[in-house]
Amino acid sequence: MNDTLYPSFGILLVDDEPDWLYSMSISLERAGITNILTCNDSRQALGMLAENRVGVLLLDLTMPYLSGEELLCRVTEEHPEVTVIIISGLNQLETAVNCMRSGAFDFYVKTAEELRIVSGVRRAIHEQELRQENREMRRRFLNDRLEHPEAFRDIVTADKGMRSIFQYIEAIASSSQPILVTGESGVGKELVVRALHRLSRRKGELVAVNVAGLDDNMVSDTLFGHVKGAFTGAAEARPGVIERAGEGTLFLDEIGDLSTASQVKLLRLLQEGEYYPVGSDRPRRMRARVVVATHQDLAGRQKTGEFRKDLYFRLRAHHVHIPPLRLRKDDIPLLLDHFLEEAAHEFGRKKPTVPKEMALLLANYDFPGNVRELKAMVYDAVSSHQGGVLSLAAFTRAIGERPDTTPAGQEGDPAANPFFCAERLPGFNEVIDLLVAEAIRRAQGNQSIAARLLGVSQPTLSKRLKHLRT
Ligand SMILES: Nc1ncnc2c1ncn2[C@@H]1O[C@H](COP(=O)(O)OP(=O)(O)OP(=O)(O)O)[C@@H](O)[C@H]1O
Repeated sequence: MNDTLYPSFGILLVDDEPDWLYSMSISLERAGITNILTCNDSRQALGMLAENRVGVLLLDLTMPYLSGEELLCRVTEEHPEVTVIIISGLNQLETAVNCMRSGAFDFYVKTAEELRIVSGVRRAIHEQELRQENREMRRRFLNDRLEHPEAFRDIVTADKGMRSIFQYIEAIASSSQPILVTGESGVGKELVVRALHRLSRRKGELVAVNVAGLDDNMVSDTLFGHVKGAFTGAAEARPGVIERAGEGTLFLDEIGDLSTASQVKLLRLLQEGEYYPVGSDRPRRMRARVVVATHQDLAGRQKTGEFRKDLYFRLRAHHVHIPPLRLRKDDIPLLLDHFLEEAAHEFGRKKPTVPKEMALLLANYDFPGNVRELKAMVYDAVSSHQGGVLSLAAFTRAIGERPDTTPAGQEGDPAANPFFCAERLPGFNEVIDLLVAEAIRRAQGNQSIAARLLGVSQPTLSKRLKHLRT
């Protein structure tokens, strides 16, 4: 990615009128679109396309030598990856419509306000970035390899789904579009955002803000900053996080908690790419890329009207969803080992060995607090550990202390009520025997773990087992 020019591909303007090329270039630059090439001789346009990495082409219809329509045919044939916007005269609307049929992305009348054309170019850039990312993704999935595995060094995983997520992240890392990262609390969303920022190779910093609990005024002040005297107590001007992030990444965490008024402000910021510091009437341009994260179900919240639909769709152009730990159980032993090493190092102790039942115990637990919960358990156990084999007790205690966080099932949901479809209700003892047998199976015959799974003492289970065997 080019560090100073935006977007990473060129915007080529082709018109025989140098005045129009000049004024359009200025308007685009003012809007932050700086990677511009101009051409006032239609005969040179194809050569420029061949020599430069052009993503969007603005093509005037009326030109000497080659008309815009003729050029469009050549471009769609020779450079089908380029997004073309037609600029037509008022009397050429029919031709412009024909051009749309031949593959142009959009058309504008030349006399239209330049700002409208600028908005059209922004949309074309967006479309082109998505297309490039799709191509990139296909290439990566076919290759099935990570180009920068070192960017994910902090994320311990052997899960196939996580690997696909890494490939997706590599493909979208250099895009300027917003990214939505979702997943339950503690799954590692922040780690993923850090990897994204590293991969983007953006010049600026990663600046993170947790927006939960900020009221609308605080959101404005935090994001946009203020000028001196903007409000009582604003003795000095203070830059907002957008400015601090520069050309880097602005990470807004807990976005699902943003108030409705602040949602409107964020939407405007993403659409216009501009903002006003509190107390100022001079707009500033945002250069950072926005990444947001939430553990909430944003799709559900936009359906119930708690989260703006337009903002939701704007944010989820790129969506990374991290699965909960209970759906990637193969990661548990790896994470256990990783945190044991880390904790032992932190407490200045030798890394303890773990009893063989540990893997089984953890594999049968749902981890509602995900990786964060596992990490806390390990740190807790290592902190009170005296040497040798790590005690299982610290883990069983933590697991036993967890309140039941299983979401209440819907009425009639077979997953919530296993007897829902059964014609005959099994007898009480029958159910207990089935439960005991299943717990023993999951615990691979280990009675102490099976007792834990059932929430009963080992003697109680043992008594029941005797009953089962007789
Ligand atoms: N795959 C992983 N490998 C190593 N450490 C991990 C992994 N996933 C999470 N962690 C660790 O677990 C803790 C929680 O991770 P993180 O803060 O990224 O979660 P989160 O999804 O952002 O949580 P929240 O929604 O509560 O903000 C951190 O200490 C992080 O380093």
